[in-house]
Amino acid sequence: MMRIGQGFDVHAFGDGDHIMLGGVRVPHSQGVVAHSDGDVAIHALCDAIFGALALGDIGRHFPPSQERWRDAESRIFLRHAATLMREQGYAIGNVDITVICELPKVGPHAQAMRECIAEELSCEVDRVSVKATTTEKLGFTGRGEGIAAQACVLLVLA
Ligand SMILES: Nc1ccn([C@@H]2O[C@H](COP(=O)(O)O)[C@@H](O)[C@H]2O)c(=O)n1
Ligand SMILES: C[C@@]1(CO)OP(=O)(O)OP(=O)(O)OC[C@H]1O
Repeated sequence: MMRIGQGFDVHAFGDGDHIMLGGVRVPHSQGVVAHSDGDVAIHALCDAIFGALALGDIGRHFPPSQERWRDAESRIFLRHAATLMREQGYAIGNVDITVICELPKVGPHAQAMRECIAEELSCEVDRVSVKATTTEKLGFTGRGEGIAAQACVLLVLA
């Protein structure tokens, strides 16, 4: 049997000089406003995995009300999602992530993001896709107010 999941996340830009994307530090003229490190790609992917397993969402597993997750590295959220996936007898079929922002340019960092995500999921890099798009200057991403990501995952029996 296979299970499919999708996730979506948004964070506003704020003070700072970099953002975390797919576990990779990406230089930018701003940071993001978040309880954790605000990695939208990983948050969307965690929600996709939790969704595929019907285990709720990232806020249920890592409540923003808990101080222990302040400034947390989102990689640890993904590591936990992968552990739950394995406990239920599943492995990654494939992952497809789209990051939505005008800037920063994601393309130059996509390979490093794929490698980081594959490492946390214990899967081959060619099972992980990272893409990016602008919204042609439209909407909150178009105005440079924030960044969004969506993720799809297919889980297969291990
Ligand atoms: N933050 C981004 C946005 C886009 N890209 C790359 O540019 C291509 C064209 O984007 P459009 O929104 O104009 O279609 C897109 O396919 C990505 O390859 C990017 O790297 N980072
Ligand atoms: C990741 C968590 C951790 O407390 O907080 P944020 O970094 O604010 O990110 P969000 O995408 O709002 O997900 C909710 C939380 O689980």
